[in-house]
Amino acid sequence: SELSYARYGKDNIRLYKVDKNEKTGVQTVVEQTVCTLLEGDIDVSYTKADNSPIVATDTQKQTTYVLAKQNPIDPPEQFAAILGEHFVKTYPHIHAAHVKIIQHRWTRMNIDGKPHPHSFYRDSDEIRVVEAVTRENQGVTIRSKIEKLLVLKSTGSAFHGFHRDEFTRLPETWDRILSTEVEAGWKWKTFQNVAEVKKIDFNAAWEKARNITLKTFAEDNSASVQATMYKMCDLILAAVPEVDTVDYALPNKHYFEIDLSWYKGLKNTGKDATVFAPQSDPNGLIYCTVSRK
Ligand SMILES: O=c1[nH]c(=O)c2nn[nH]c2[nH]1
Repeated sequence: SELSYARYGKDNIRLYKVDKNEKTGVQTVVEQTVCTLLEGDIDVSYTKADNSPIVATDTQKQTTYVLAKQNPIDPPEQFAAILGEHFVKTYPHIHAAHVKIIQHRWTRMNIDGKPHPHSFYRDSDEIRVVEAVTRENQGVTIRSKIEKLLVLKSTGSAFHGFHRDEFTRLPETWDRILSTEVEAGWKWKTFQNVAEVKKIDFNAAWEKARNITLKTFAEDNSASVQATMYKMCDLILAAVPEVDTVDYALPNKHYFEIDLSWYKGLKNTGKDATVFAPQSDPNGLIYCTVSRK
């Protein structure tokens, strides 16, 4: 046998950082879950039980905490690039670092109509995700993501004109519920170093991608999940010039009509449908990646 590929590190490094503005008394919090994985001249630790090249996963965890203290951790794209560059530059035998950061939501409370200086709540399971790969002498590639953003519209969605044959039972519809849990990603141009990364407003880009997703979902008179997600990609590419490609993975979370005509002729189908059965499975699953012409 031979070792064909390896990377290793620490997953689920939980990290919280507070910024305290002494002048205003306003405090701001960020919470992340970090994964660092290293590649390099580490084969003998697998094939010869020689641990000498191993930068212990605990060392990677300690490094993450120290660099979080010494550097901003928001935007997560920048912190991921800082971590990656540290590992590749510090250890001559480490040639690549994969850093994944999940940023959790702490939304500032509004109390009596005013933003509270130091209180927050978890307003949904939605997460912001960053996947960065730093490779020695090749810069850093970064993909930013929105995950677990659950949306539903009660109308403004149709699905008709699709292929029909002897296996097709699905009726055409001009008015349906549309619900999905958004997984959106945007891949940045390759950055040569952290200095280049620091020039990008990643938070603005995330805000634009999230707002475009919600606005397009709400306003598009959707002909299908496919058609609506393509419009989202097109608008994000137009809004963020430094992004090379945009991708979506959208489950179609179905809500089925319930025929109640057995009960005294109760009308609850078609235009009379108001009571539906939300389906946990099976679900449609639609992918796309859109790039610049
Ligand atoms: O938007 C949709 N796209 C599809 O491909 C599909 N298939 N069944 N229902 C569907 N809805």
